[in-house]
Amino acid sequence: MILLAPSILSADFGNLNKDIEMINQSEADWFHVDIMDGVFVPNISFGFPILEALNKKASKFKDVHLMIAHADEYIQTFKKLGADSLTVHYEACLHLNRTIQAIKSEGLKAGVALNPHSNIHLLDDIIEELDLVLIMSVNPGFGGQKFIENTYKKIANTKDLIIQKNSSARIQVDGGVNINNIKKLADTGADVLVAGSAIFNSENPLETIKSFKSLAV
Ligand SMILES: O=C(CO)[C@@H](O)[C@H](O)COP(=O)(O)O
Ligand SMILES: [Co+2]
Repeated sequence: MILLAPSILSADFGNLNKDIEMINQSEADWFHVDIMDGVFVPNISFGFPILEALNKKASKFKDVHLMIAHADEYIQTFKKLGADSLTVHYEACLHLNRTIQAIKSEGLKAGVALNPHSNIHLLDDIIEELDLVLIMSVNPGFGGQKFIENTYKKIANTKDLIIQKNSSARIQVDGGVNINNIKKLADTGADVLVAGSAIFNSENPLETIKSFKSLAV
């Protein structure tokens, strides 16, 4: 089954409970939560108070995408605030194996994200440890950007690597996912699709989620 994870980065923060409730009621599978620190990426999104508010209302799996430096320092806090999985960036972690072990030792699912320029074979020696490989299909930092076409090739290469290494990691694609590319992404081998602006900027987010789910099977 292909999972759909709406990114709350594009939600209405003046009316967050309404958007959380919409996702709770929808056919979406996960909440995707983008944490940006203004250091690793040139943008600051939101921090712990928003996560705390989300945790009170959200009834689905919370998939936290960390676009931050020094992720290790915050693992326990993210767990306390209800994160179910933590995904760190390859490019932001000097001691990636240690970081992944620390996430797993808290009982959380662990993922690694790769920027568009980073080759999947950077994960050769860690993919067996991972629950998730997040392929960025835009440069991280902002919602609403254009999908990078090279992503299809990268998904296929990731799939090959997962099979070769006998890894159980899921392949997640994040950035620029929309009604025009969601089927091809699913057909190419993506297991989890993140979508922010395509859902929240649509006229009827509930219906958009429904059609995304029916296209990505
Ligand atoms: O991690 C990120 C951006 O860095 C994403 O999760 C975005 O939030 C996706 O937004 P859209 O490209 O779907 O609008
Ligand atoms: Co993200």
